[in-house]
Amino acid sequence: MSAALLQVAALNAFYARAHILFDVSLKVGRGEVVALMGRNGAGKSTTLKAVMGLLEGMRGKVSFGGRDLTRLAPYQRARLGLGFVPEDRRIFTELSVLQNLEAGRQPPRAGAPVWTAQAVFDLFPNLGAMPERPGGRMSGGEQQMLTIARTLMGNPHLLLLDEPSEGVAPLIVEQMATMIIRLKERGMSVLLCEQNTHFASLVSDRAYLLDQGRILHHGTPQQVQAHQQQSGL
Ligand SMILES: Nc1ncnc2c1ncn2[C@@H]1O[C@H](COP(=O)(O)OP(=O)(O)OP(=O)(O)O)[C@@H](O)[C@H]1O
Repeated sequence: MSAALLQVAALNAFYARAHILFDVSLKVGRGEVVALMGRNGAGKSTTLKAVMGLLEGMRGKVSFGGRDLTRLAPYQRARLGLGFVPEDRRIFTELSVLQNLEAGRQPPRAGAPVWTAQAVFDLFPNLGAMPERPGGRMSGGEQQMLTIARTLMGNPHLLLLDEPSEGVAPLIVEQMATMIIRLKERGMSVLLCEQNTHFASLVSDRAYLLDQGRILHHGTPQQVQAHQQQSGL
């Protein structure tokens, strides 16, 4: 594997007094696409939130590009080049597609792909066909694409993608898969949560299987899927 861009070691996370993640350790190499797999409630979204620093009272260590993030606030992690796309689509419904993209623009980062509106339109032709459309008048799948596109405009080193295939039409799921493969071709590193095992095996290099807040297995997406089926998860 290439040098680790993100390294998570013995992460424990809590919601109030509920202990949710237990000693989660994982890595994402530069240019790698890594999937977090596991059923509903396994702790996939919580892992991404913990990496972003969005939870109180975590234990463990998160390093990014060799830098310890443990004490940094979410906005500081974002400035270092972590781009988080949460499960709920957070677009500005009153603003057009282009204005939404402009709202996400940040200066280029050394070593990370540089994104312009045109480059994201090449990646998401649907968005390119409706630059003036207000966000509130787009389909759920288009809004999902716009959320990802806006995060790319921040020129992140690593994209944290929560369930890109969830709740969108099959055609859009296919486009999402193509988009992730093209992101990888551009050198992006991606950590995504995915319950859709077919989707995960299409797009990712490696996968981790989470269950009840613990990593049960890791390997190629196919190995993880086989383990998942054998253990009935
Ligand atoms: N805000 C919250 N407060 C309390 N418990 C929560 C909260 N969010 C999630 N949980 C609990 O934490 C556990 C892990 O949830 P998480 O959302 O990380 O799972 P997931 O694998 O991403 O599944 P899903 O696809 O359903 O989001 C679940 O038991 C869930 O009920």
